[in-house]
Amino acid sequence: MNVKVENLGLHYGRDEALKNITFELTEKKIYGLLGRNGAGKTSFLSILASFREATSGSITMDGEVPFENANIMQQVLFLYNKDYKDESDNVKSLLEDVQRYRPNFDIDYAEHLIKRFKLDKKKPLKKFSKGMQSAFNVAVGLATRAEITIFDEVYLGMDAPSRDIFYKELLQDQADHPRVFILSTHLVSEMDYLFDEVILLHKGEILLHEDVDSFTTKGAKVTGSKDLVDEFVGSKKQLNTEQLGDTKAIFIYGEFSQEERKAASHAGLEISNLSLQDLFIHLTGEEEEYETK
Ligand SMILES: Nc1ncnc2c1ncn2[C@@H]1O[C@H](COP(=O)(O)OP(=O)(O)OP(=O)(O)O)[C@@H](O)[C@H]1O
Repeated sequence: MNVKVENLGLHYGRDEALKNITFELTEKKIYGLLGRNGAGKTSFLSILASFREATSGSITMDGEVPFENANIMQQVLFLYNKDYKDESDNVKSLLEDVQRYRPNFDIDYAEHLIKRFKLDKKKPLKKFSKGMQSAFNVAVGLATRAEITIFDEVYLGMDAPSRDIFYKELLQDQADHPRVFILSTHLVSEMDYLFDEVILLHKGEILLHEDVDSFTTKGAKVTGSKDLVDEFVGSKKQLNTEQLGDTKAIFIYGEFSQEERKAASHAGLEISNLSLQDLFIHLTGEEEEYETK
């Protein structure tokens, strides 16, 4: 399903939470949505899922407006950190409900996931721990096989082994039944290998939307003697610097040619790649603002 978002904006009263959001998702891929606290991720995802209407701009899915459009919305699933404290139904009956409304729901796969997460099918959801409720959300999210599956920090409370099951199942099920996944997360270094593309939201705007591999090859850390590092880096965009004695490291956002890499090596400089987490921290960091205060 093709998703097109144009000039989308959202106001909460007089506060502008989202502005000029424009992008297109054309392929069945896993998209990572990153952004600092308050960047606008949940606001944006809830508009995408038609839980909320935008103040301006448009969204279309396969050319149709999704808001209050039952055909389209049946193919979009939004799972978030929901409060199940009043949910007296047990897992079994909740899965049967989902099966009734979602055409691609695979009950056998849901049961496989429920077993892997060691959830008691007969227990009311409100009696599960936070992490177990999140694991239930993950099971529903994967087994529904919606064309667009949105997970908004869905892992909250899940322990490391459960998150590992989630990631493995996600990759396997995406290989078997490709669709669009949009995952918002703060666990950047833990989840970066899952993403095909990354969308970075910053202060309500899209800072970048790129293929993860090409994005991470743009980040580099140049380390060596201070003067040589400064000269080599020249006018490239600097994200951060670290210095210990005469040794300096500069974090760069930009590409180096083969010749530049050779020259660096001749000069005894080391160029290493930055992780998605490094790039995220330094592209959205506030160091410069602090320095000028
Ligand atoms: N219901 C609301 N009413 C008023 N302002 C809101 C509401 N929901 C969110 N906001 C504001 O909109 C901005 C974006 O919030 P949002 O929850 O979308 O960010 P987020 O990126 O999901 O943050 P986090 O990573 O902390 O979950 C914030 O400034 C927030 O205070």
